[in-house]
Amino acid sequence: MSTRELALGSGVNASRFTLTDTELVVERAADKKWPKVKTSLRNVLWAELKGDAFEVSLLAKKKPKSPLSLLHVTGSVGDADKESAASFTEALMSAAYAGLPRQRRLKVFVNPKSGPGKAVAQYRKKIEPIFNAAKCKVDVTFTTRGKHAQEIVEKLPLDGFDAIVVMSGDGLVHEVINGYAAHAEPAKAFRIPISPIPTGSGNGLAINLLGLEESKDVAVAALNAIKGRPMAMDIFSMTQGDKRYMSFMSQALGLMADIDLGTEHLRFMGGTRFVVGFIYEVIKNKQVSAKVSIKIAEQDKRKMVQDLQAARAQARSTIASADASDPATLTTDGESSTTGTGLPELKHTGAARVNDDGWVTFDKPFTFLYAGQGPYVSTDLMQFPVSQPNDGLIDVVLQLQSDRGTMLKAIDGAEHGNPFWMDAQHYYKAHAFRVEPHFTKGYLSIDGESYPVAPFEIEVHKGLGSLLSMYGCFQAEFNLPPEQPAKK
Ligand SMILES: Nc1ncnc2c1ncn2[C@@H]1O[C@H](COP(=O)(O)OP(=O)(O)OP(=O)(O)O)[C@@H](O)[C@H]1O
Repeated sequence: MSTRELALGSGVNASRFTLTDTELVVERAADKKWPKVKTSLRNVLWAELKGDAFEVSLLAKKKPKSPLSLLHVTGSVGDADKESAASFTEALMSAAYAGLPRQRRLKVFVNPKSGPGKAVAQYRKKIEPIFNAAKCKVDVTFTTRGKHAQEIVEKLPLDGFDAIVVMSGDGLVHEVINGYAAHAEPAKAFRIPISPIPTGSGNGLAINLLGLEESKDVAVAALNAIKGRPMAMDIFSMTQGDKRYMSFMSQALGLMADIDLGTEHLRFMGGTRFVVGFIYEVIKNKQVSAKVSIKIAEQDKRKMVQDLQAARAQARSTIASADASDPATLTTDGESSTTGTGLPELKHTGAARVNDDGWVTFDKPFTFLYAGQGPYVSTDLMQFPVSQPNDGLIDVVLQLQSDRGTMLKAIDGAEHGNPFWMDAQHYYKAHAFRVEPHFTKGYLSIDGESYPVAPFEIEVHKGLGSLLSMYGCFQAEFNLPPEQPAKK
């Protein structure tokens, strides 16, 4: 391990900076409350020497469970130390931004009405100072109405921004990707990565990118916008009649859609409304009827877990080598980056194709159909534990009727993905699927937004979209269950 040191001042004004391969340690005699700050190089936002003033801006945690705090540490450099301070500053900046571009140009959307309505205050107090410390070039819009962000994205000058930051819930991300789709150069627009800052009532995307615990700290999400790497994400086309929409997260019909969209009146309960809604719906035990056709790629649950683990190992090694590479070559992109500027054509549309090889049709009532990507759909439900961001497949769950006791048991461990193993939960990796509901009253939820209950088809566009991620894969722990002793 290599170590470099910079010692400034003396007596009560003394400060010492130690740079290792992984950390920066700052010791400050004058700061009685926090005399020794230790933080990973990822958390270093900027370092500079201006005249005789040396300054480092960083994020650090006071205690392991504290949120990240923004610190500006300054020191005065005497003439004799200028050269060593300059070379230390350079080494620190190179290490802090290894393989990453500096000073990203960010288009930021803040939805003042998202979640409990604190997004603007949080932006001003926590996020803006972090972006300023990292010297990002920020263009912020506080949305004033639905579709405001979408309209701006449709006309966005694509060469002007390195990422779009969405400070809201999943609904505003849905707007951004539909804005990309309506852009004059949609494929190029989709290459601009999205980085969410969770302030909504449903923040599945941020949880999946940052991790369940980490996503509770908005500073971590701000850091992701500064230090995350582009990670390709599959995008889903939803065709309904002659209309085409884009979805990045989920499509639900039956119980799960009813919980999501039919519990608005329980909004005062916060996240608990989904659990209350679930129990209520299970007691009703309603079934919905639809013809569902799925173009299946995989249906062996154990194989899905093994494939996930292999993909995560691969992502970790890609990120490790990206740390050592040049920013220009940096990407964990998918295939669609090379497919010109238009949106890909649909391949599977049309009922005539349904009987093609690989399509399987179900025509029995079911409790819910829930399809999507990203393990967590909310803090208490890991619905798609084996989901991968860029496998060109969508995870489709068809929950067949099972007794109320089994359904209620599914609540237990839902945040760890346990329902995945339920026999009544038919889980498929699919290239596409289509649904013809035999009813019109009820809810169809696309990324948590309400759409008319009418026939629709979903097709996957591998790697068409892009997210920023510090890990190169979704953040959720899911493993094979321990071996059960063989039954006699
Ligand atoms: N200023 C505004 N006033 C009202 N609605 C807005 C405003 N800005 C954006 N919106 C809309 O608010 C919705 C917010 O959805 P999002 O999921 O991002 O946040 P949320 O708080 O989780 O939402 P919800 O409570 O509906 O789940 C988006 O559909 C967006 O169109």
